Amino acid sequence: MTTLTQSTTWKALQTHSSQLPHMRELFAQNPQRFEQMSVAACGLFLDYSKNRVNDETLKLLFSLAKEAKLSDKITAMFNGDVINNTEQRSVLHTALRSKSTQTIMAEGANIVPEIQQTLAKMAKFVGSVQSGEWKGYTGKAITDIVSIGIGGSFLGPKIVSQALRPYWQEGLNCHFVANVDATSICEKLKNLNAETTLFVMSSKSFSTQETLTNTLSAKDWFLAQGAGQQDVAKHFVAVTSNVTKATEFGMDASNIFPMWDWVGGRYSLWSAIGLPIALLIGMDNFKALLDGAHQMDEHFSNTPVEQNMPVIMAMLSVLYGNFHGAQAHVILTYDHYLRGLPAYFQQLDMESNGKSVTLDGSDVDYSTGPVIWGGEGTNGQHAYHQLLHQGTSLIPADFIMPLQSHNPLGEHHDQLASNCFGQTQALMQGRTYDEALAELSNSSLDAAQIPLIAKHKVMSGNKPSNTLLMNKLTPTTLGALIALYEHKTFVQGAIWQINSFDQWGVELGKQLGNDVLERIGAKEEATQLDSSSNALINLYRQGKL
Ligand SMILES: O=P(O)(O)OC[C@H]1O[C@](O)(CO)[C@@H](O)[C@@H]1O
Repeated sequence: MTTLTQSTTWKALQTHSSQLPHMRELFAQNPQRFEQMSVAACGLFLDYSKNRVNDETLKLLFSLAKEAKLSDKITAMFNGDVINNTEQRSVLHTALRSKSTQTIMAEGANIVPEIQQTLAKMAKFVGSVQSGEWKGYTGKAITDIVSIGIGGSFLGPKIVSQALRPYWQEGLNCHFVANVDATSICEKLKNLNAETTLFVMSSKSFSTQETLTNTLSAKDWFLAQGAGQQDVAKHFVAVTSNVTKATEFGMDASNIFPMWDWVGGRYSLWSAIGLPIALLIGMDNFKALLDGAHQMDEHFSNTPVEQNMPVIMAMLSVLYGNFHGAQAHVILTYDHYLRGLPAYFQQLDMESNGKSVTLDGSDVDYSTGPVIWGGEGTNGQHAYHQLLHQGTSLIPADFIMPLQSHNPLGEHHDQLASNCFGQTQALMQGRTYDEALAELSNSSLDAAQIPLIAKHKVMSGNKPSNTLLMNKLTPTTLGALIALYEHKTFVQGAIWQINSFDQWGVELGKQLGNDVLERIGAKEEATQLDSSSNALINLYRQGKL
């Protein structure tokens, strides 16, 4: 048993959360519920009133946060303490969006000047590509960027670029390649002109198989189009913390944008990993994105837990995961530009908090990170929302919507908003048997059928959701939104006493994948592994069933 599950507050939450009335009743009891359970910060507005909480629940959740010494842990992260204890690293993605006047120490040195230098290098490069001053090998300006990377070195640039589509420079396009499946890169390259294409290779470690293979294939393609080795520097740049490896690989030293060990892959879009974003939206907008995140950093580090947006969201997730048995959390974006955000938050949360041992190596005896999934509304309403409403799993939901659309058109946005709010209402209130019977009483159904159909129309309700609003999706509000979820993830990790910043779980698969690759290429058939793995490798070697 861990001390966490033995604590008085934990036990009080167990008892309390099983005794709380239905949310319908909670709303009926307290007309001020919305005012009391909503908070605004950094251009975002959070309505968390449709959750299974009352004042007592919140009090207990905030006590749990205080007992976890959350405020000390936040300070330690912002101060650059080595909180990633298994990799002996500081965790300083927040420094990437700090003010140039700040002093932030990592490993005994102030890291702000090198962050600023890298931003200046990015600004120069972005300016020259956007203005057309940067020329390809035949003297033409760049029209297409191919961003090659995977994990955080892919999802950050891709999802943020997609979200900020209205801010793209006219005449520039971007394509994202992550998967080692050749189809991905081949399909992208089919429609590109080598003379006007710029490849941005993003890999913090510069050792990720998929990214190295895709970059080599991109280079082969580039040379096969008629370009020479001497032209590579005009068309290939790299972002990495391993400058030595990148140089050895053949990247021109002046085309390498640095990042650092103290930036985790899934927290790296704020570094030069964000270069494809900056190339598309320009440096001013990129800085606005950083500024939005910085505003959220300030809010997170300076606001009491009771009004602290990331803390509130994190503690609600702790409530459902640890006291109501929820094993999943759904992110529903009511904005087409934000359609990729669930995938981004999926890596952020699941790679961070998918852990089973505490910082000191003890096994946890409580649930940690849930399965994060989601999609864009209203599409999901005609698909998986059925399970949210009537399925047997409890899946708390976050609804995210800007109040103003970048594409105001007729009644579209009113319909979108009404669906968004209607869903949260339906999840919360549900429909009782009597209500279903009453609805059916005037229908043309056979009277004998009505009780059965009414039973199928019952929705238990009491399904929790948060609604997150912003005026408009801008670089600043997007920066704040992403930082909100980063900090939410951090708080959950702090409660669970896990290391949210390593990812050892992905290593074994990589290691065994390399071993299998050797066996695929070996002279003899595979015989040394388990019967399934041997047979699959040998089938693959035969190339047919
Ligand atoms: O940027 P890199 O070093 O190529 O790593 C890519 C991704 O791989 C991971 O390390 C997991 O395999 C992620 O954390 C990271 O975002």
